[in-house]
Amino acid sequence: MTTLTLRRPDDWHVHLRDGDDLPRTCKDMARYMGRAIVMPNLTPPVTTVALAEAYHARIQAAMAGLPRRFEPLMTLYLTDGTSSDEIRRAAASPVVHGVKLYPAGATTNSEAGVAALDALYPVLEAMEAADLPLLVHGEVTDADIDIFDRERVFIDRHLAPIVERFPGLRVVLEHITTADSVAFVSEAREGVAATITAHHLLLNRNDMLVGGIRPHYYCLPILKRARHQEALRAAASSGNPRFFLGTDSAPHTRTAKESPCGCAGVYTAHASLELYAEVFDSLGAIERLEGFASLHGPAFYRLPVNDDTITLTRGELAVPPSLALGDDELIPLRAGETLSWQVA
Ligand SMILES: NC(=O)N[C@@H](CC(=O)O)C(=O)O
Ligand SMILES: [Zn+2]
Ligand SMILES: [Zn+2]
Repeated sequence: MTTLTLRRPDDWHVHLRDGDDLPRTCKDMARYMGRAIVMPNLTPPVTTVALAEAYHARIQAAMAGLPRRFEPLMTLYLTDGTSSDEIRRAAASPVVHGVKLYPAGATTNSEAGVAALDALYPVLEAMEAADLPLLVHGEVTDADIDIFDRERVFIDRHLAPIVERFPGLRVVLEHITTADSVAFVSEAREGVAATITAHHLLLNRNDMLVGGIRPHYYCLPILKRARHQEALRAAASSGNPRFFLGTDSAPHTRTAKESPCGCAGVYTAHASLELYAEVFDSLGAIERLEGFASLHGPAFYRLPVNDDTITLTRGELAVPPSLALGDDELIPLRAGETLSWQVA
């Protein structure tokens, strides 16, 4: 197959950042994404509907000069201080589509995240009642839990109890990285889904660590062993509607990544669909890409599918060695290399 036409896709997990970064991130999204679930881990975090609406307006302003727009779907950042009233306001807001749980200290800009999850059960109850999805960075932060086990332990200690206790709460386990998460989501009750990134499908921890350390592959949850990568590839290409596209494209400056204490995040928005196409093609499942990229997400979020299409063609797409980010630069995934699919 040399061309593939599919419904316009959406990105169900992305970091657009703010300020001077928005022109870069919005331009890359607007190339072909219809909508994007926009993560709230700014500094300070997007903890209220008022902050989400203001952020939404800044994104709209950054898109003003672009040839086409995409629709930002906003999220609230859950803290120990989030109130049930704020949840009800969020559910009533046309711009807010979910609430994001970051365990405090789990990832980039998660310091204001949740320290005591049990104490937030009334807030989760309000989300269940208002039918507002919970989006989860699923890793424990306990010092005695190995970083490669943090996702699996989070499921056992926190996610499984929440899913059971709030049977009507829709939950997305974001950017899954393990066979354990694939199994949990596949077998869970209705209303439980997961996003999968392109980089977790393309890479495993050997790619990051063998023959030298590659800071641009460092992200959270961290890349796992090949067995887990295989489970993710199987899930994404299975046609199971519980799994859908979420790039977790997360820009950081080159300086912040290439550092003695480099920060977590991989940038893929410059070529996300082309990267996913490579994976699906290599699995002989390119015809399943449309479900994963364009149909399963809207079904979960109860939104219509996009009403137009895009066409992917086989052909060489050169990725620049670096991209401008504000007055700095970032190194995108596959920088300086050639991809084998492009959007026409
Ligand atoms: N995934 C990452 O490694 N980083 C994300 C945060 C996140 O999604 O956990 C970021 O904001 O940089
Ligand atoms: Zn995360
Ligand atoms: Zn993320």
